[in-house]
Amino acid sequence: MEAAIKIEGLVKSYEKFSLDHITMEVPKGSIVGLVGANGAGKTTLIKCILGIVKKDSGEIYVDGEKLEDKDHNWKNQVGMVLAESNFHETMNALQIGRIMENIFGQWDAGLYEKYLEEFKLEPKKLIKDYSRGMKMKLQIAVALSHKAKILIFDEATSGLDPLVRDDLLDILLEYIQDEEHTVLLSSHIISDLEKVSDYIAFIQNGKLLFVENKDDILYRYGVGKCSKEDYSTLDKEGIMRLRRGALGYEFLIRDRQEFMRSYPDLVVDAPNLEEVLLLLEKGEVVS
Ligand SMILES: Nc1ncnc2c1ncn2[C@@H]1O[C@H](COP(=O)(O)OP(=O)(O)OP(=O)(O)O)[C@@H](O)[C@H]1O
Repeated sequence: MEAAIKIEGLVKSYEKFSLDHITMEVPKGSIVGLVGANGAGKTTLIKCILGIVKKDSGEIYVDGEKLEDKDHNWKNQVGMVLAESNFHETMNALQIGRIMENIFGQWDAGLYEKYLEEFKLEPKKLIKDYSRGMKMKLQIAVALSHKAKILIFDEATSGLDPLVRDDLLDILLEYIQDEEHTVLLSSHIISDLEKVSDYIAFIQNGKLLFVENKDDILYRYGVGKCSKEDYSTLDKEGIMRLRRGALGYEFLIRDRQEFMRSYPDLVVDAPNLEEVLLLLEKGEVVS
């Protein structure tokens, strides 16, 4: 599978934090959801990919070409939404649109207008009078209006109301229908990522735990529940994480089908993505 973004052994260290040898690919034509707790390193990774933050070592390829070798306006191919908006507070959306028209050769003014309307953004209202969600929507409208080949959204859905979030997810799903388009999206709203992602990349303390096909994750893992006594009799090889509760034990199972064959009388649920990630993040490591 061709990679829109390829990362090899990426290291970026701050005084108290390191992105630790991240190696992963974002396949062309897919949506990759980036997850991890606060401070795990998602924004740092995204900023390294965008060249906003300078990496210490490792390689990043976008569209098959090393970041260092790209011509200076390569980012025109990328629609980006970052947590902090950089728009001039004393401008309005119409003026922003005119500036973007000069920056992006492929700017689509009609599409931008359509998104302003869809996102209910008043074109003449000053940015300083926008709410946080409105500023986010403006960034998204810009990112979607210059025919970018890759969208990189950092926490873009978090300030949005559920209806707009849902619309945005539909827009992203439509965007990748053309198999040349790719999306890398970080979010704490796991249900959003579950809805749209083809792959999930999970970062913990600067390390990449896995990049896996979302359907495989949902099909393969299981969550078992039983008493402390019953748990003590189980073979721990197939169990990845454990949470001990007052009412019993809950554990993440590596292969749900196999486990159910071995223990047909135990309660084993098919978890959603959030349950899997929570157990991976907060459970005791078993095997
Ligand atoms: N410029 C910087 N100088 C020093 N430390 C930094 C800098 N930028 C980020 N960090 C540290 O790097 C770590 C990772 O931060 P990052 O913003 O990448 O995490 P994140 O996964 O995006 O978190 P969140 O979900 O809270 O947005 C944090 O411990 C943060 O304090």
